[in-house]
Amino acid sequence: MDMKLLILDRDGVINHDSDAYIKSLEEWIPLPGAIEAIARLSRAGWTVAVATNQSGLARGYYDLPTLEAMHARLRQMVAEQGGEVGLIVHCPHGPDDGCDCRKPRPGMLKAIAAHYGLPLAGVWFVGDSSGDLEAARAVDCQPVLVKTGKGQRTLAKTLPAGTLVFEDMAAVADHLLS
Ligand SMILES: O=P(O)(O)OC[C@@H](O)[C@H]1O[C@@H](OP(=O)(O)O)[C@@H](O)[C@@H](O)[C@@H]1O
Ligand SMILES: [Mg+2]
Ligand SMILES: [Zn+2]
Repeated sequence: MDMKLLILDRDGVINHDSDAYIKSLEEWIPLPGAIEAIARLSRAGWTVAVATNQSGLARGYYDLPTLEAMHARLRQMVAEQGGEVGLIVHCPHGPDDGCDCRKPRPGMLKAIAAHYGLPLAGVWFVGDSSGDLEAARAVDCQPVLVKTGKGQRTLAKTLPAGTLVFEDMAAVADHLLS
């Protein structure tokens, strides 16, 4: 049976986002229901991976140890609910660095699929920004928009064809587990 892979954006999907970036562990605050949703999916056999832009590193707003502390906290909170988080991939670059990993480029999605040896076609990628949805489209993933974080702003724009829209991560989990 094919492994069930779900890929999530981080800021605005798992935790609150800020236009001032999430610059410290104290600023990294899970969104209501998000940790529970990830744990529920994981316990049901889903592999939950994360693909996140972190240009704040290139901008000097925070350093790698701080970023890793946020991801350790995420793993700890999901583990406390009996679940686990899979591979977390981040793009450390700035918008002008021309990398392949910064969304809307799909490099992180490709890296996650390669890590698990799985095809990307149809894999759900849940995000709150247009770049997330465009990255999904670029590699034939299923673009999924949640209304948390920047999701409401994104909803006001034209969405890629076939984008699915949910209130939040809890609603995504409810759908996938129904
Ligand atoms: O949503 P993910 O990919 O997990 O992370 C988004 C963050 O890296 C930051 O991305 C920035 O965009 P620029 O990188 O400055 O274009 C801004 O949108 C910030 O508000 C946001 O916190
Ligand atoms: Mg986001
Ligand atoms: Zn990059």
